[in-house]
Amino acid sequence: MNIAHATVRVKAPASKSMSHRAVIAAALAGGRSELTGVLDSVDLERTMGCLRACGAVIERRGDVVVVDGVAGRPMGGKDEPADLNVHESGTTCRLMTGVVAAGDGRFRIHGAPRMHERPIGALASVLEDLGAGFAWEGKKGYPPFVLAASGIPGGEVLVDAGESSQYISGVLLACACGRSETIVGLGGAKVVSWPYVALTLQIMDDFGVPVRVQIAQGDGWIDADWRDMDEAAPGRVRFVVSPGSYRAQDYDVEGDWSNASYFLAAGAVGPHPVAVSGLRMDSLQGDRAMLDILGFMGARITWQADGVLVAPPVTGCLRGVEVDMSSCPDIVPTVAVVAAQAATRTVITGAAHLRIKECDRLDATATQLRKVGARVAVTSDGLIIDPAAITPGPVDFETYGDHRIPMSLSVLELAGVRPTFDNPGCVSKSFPGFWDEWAKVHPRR
Ligand SMILES: O=C(O)C1=C[C@@H](OP(=O)(O)O)[C@@H](O)[C@H](O)C1
Ligand SMILES: C=C(OP(=O)(O)O)C(=O)O
Repeated sequence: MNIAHATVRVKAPASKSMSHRAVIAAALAGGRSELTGVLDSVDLERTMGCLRACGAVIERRGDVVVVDGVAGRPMGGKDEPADLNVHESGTTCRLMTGVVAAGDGRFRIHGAPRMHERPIGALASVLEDLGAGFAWEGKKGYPPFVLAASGIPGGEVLVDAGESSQYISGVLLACACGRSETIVGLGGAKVVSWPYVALTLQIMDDFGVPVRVQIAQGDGWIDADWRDMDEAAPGRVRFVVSPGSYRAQDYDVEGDWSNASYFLAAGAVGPHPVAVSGLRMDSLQGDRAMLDILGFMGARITWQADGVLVAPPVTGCLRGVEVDMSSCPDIVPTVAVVAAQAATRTVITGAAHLRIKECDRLDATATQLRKVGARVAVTSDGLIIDPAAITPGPVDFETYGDHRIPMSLSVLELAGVRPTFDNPGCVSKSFPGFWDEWAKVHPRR
């Protein structure tokens, strides 16, 4: 095969996580920031809408998002709370809950029905320790709720991030606007999705409010470089957040490794190699792990001047992999779909937190994959996928309204499956242009 001729070329969309963080940091700054490369998707619209409800002025002018910030003081309502509709975006919900706790007044946070089933109690209890008041409208510990804030005094708190790293991110973003130093320790039994905390630390550093990260040594703590940390254990890591001012500036958002995963996967299963541009090789995004996982499975990976090229194994045969995906939950469905086409068993662990995403992604992925003959077992914290022949031909898939389900299942088209989805538009949560881009990999006939 002549790789140069057969290669499909696509560009990764902007990073959802970094886009959320960049608009939040710019909105917390005093003065004007001009942001380029910000993802244009439903979730980002929600974050911008919530920030506007707190007093920031945000305008999209072509490719630039112009933000005039609130100088560290999100403004709530006095009688009527400011209305923050987070829709289906967990990142918006958890990060904005932290952010408004640094503000003044009352804020009502609510979303789509599924968002009201995604917990936030562990974050709320930390913010209560920092002076915020929560009035739960439905189930305690879940949106919708009204938060009453009068700024963050500083102090010492413990965050349990066993179900979501977004709790840590929300607290860190807020504490930089506090009146004095806050020491944020890690409680609970484990920390999931750690690399997303690194993305928060990166944005805070980039916007002039660096956080000191310390690790336990003997009876004390020593400074550590969070860029070198792959994970964090409760009791062993803490954050020292000094009061500061987010700096208004121009900023360019990097590409998205999570949404690149479908194209990287397509390159691995073949027949065409796929080149994805617009990604940072040195990115701190945990979903960069997709490359390592595909590499273990036998795919050929080459960095080129303008991106990364993934080609199927020389043998044409992918092997299964045993992988703890606690740090990269969003690519579990993608890995599962590739694994269903591998010649040996795949065991995915560390992914219990997939049950509280836009849907229960462990059950959803297994149920949909079984429709094409895949052998998938759901475990307490992951999936086991055994080799089986994929049945080609037409299949009706359910999306559960969850963008990652149809995007990952599309990779089955390369095995001859002809899918239809009940709600293909749900990709607009993070990747409105997905179907056009996907047509370059697998043109609709
Ligand atoms: O902070 C973020 O940008 C995100 C953190 C992750 O969530 P959890 O920390 O809840 O696993 C991830 O799944 C989500 O898509 C984005
Ligand atoms: C889980 C996701 O996002 P969020 O938590 O922001 O809803 C996701 O994009 O896969």
